[in-house]
Amino acid sequence: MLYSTKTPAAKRLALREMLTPGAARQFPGAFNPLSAKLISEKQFDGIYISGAVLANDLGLPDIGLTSLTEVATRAGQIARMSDLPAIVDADTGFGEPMNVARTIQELEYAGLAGCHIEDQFNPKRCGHLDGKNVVDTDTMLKRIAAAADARIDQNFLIMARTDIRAVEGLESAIDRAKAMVDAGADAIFPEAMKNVAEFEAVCNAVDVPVLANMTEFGKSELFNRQQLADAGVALIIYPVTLLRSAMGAAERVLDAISEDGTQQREVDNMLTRSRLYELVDYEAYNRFDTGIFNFQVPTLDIDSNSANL
Ligand SMILES: C[C@](O)(C(=O)O)[C@H](CC(=O)O)C(=O)O
Ligand SMILES: [Mg+2]
Repeated sequence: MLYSTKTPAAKRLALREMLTPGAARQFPGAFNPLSAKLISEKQFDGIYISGAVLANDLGLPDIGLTSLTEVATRAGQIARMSDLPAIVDADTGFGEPMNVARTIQELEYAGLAGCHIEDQFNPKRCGHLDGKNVVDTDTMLKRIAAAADARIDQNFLIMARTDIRAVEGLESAIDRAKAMVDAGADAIFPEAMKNVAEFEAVCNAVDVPVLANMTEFGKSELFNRQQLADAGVALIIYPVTLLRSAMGAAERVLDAISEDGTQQREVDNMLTRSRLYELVDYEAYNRFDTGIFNFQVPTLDIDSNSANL
């Protein structure tokens, strides 16, 4: 009932322990708290909270328009729904190093297990689009050092993302990854790798966990878990997959209603009422109420003029 009973500290520890090289832990992206429940029920390793999804959910493009407050609030609502550790996309950290420091503490207090901070310029772009740009190494290292210094719980995972691969090539990505680890990054997110060999090269170059972003319609092919495990990847995200699937289904049912005058042809694809109730644990709330309101209604003894209470 209600939320996770596991503390953020326990989730952070669990995250640290699961991220070994080649473990290829799978973190699907939750687009709302309910989908985080579904991910937990399906026994995935953790929850990813995508910046693109949070922006798109507000009807906005993923170009750094969302605020720290919006991201921390929504990510907290998603994270508390699950016993699994949740990692959130903190974009460029929402400003200068001092803002990055505040970002880390806000996300810790929101119950997240970790976040990633990237080296893009503002306004940022999706990592799989052309025309993005990155800040110089020194600026990025200041972001990471500020993040690492600001953290209260040493197990809160600070992952550094570099988008430099698409701008300057793999060698620069590896150099930057190493420098970011030296500056205090606990894990590396090399964005827009072209093939498995590139993931493997990054994994071999650093001795911290490496993430693979398996976003659809992007620059990386959709490698499977085994391929990424063999390359040494510790963590795989599927950031926008559930939002894309849910919105695809929504579009199909809207077309059915307008074309057929009824949603009938799509009903079999829907989550049933009972399955939805099961997901929100309706039964547990009923049991709770029954436990509280289990008294008998008192009878009134009108003749003696005294209530039999
Ligand atoms: C991982 C990512 O940063 C996100 O916000 O989910 C995006 C995903 C996407 O746009 O497909 C990214 O820049 O790769
Ligand atoms: Mg993002």
